[in-house]
Amino acid sequence: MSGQIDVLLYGLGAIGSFYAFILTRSDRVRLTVVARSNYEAVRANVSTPRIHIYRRRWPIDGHGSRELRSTARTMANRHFIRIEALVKSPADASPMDYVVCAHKAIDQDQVVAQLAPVVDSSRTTIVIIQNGVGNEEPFRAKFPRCSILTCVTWVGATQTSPGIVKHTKSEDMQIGLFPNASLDKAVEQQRLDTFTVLLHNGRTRFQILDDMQQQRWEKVVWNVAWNSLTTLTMVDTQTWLHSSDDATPFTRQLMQEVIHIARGCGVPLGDDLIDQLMEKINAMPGIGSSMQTDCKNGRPLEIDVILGFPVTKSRELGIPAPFLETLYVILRAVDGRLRAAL
Ligand SMILES: NC(=O)C1=CN([C@@H]2O[C@H](COP(=O)(O)OP(=O)(O)OC[C@H]3O[C@@H](n4cnc5c(N)ncnc54)[C@H](OP(=O)(O)O)[C@@H]3O)[C@@H](O)[C@H]2O)C=CC1
Ligand SMILES: CC(C)(CO)C(=O)C(=O)O
Repeated sequence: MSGQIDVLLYGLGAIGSFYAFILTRSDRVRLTVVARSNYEAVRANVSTPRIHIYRRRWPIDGHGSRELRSTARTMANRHFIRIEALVKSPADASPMDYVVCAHKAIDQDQVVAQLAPVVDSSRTTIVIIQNGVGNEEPFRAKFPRCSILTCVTWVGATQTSPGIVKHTKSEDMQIGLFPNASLDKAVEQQRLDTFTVLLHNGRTRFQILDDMQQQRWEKVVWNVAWNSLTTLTMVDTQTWLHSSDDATPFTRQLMQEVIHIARGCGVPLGDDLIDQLMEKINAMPGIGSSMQTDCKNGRPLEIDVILGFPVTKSRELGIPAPFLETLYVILRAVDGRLRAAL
């Protein structure tokens, strides 16, 4: 693939906009975006549809914790994303080389079906940038002849108003294949290589991994804890951890349950991950989470891929997970309330 690369960005929220910005730093990328609630705001940005992105620089290790320092600094980091075509639905676009999915992993089966018009099995690679585990399965079921690149991102970002995205904390991504046994390995590798060249040209921090399931489960241990607890308490991570002497042991036990389930699924997470994740969170100021943001904004929660898939596996495998089950059941009620109010 030496010429133009057609990329569709599906899910033009905080993370989608961030990676749209990274990808369009390569001249070869011809970017089509599907916008829903922010369609008018993106279109209204003068003659060229564009999104503003306020980007935080993370020069050290990608896991820093400083907030934006000043308005002046923020303005200096203001960028626009070059968009070739803005559409309301995949039905308004043609097949792409890459379909980058950064939408919320909610009702994933129905969403995946909507992508059919932009997928040509002989050419299209799907790139999933979402939290959770089991996210790839509906894509593989619907598009069995496509390559899938699966990604974990540690970028913290929020769409503060339609078409305005703030990159608030950290910058790092792990990416790798979700291997497709029915495809030639060399073809899959070349699709991965082409995409990672775009990330490299976009000057973002990332690592290519052979076993992304290890990484996805590690991140889900983090998200099960912090996304659930910050959503149910509506406090930040440090406020939670200092709320009582029981908060830290509770969180560690919760993480331990998810680690046991991962191991049951053949993903060899070590118990030392708990110390690593506790160290990482304690090196940061108190943070919220994308799930807390969704809850505050009255949007459905990503409970299926963050808690539901691990709970299903724990039941199938007979691995006890009482803390996880409790949070899952309560969050389903919260999610039900949010959905009922839509
Ligand atoms: N924000 C963060 O800091 C981080 C987020 N993540 C993960 O990245 C992914 C994207 O999150 P984020 O960018 O924060 O989310 P946002 O809420 O900012 O954006 C989500 C985007 O997806 C669209 N969308 C939501 N539901 C659907 C659906 N059912 N079908 C099609 N499009 C949909 C939204 O459109 P509309 O506005 O019209 O609803 C919006 O454009 C999630 O999996 C999240 O967990 C991972 C790390 C950090
Ligand atoms: C930004 C980060 C890493 C914070 O936990 C996240 O994954 C989320 O909010 O979902």
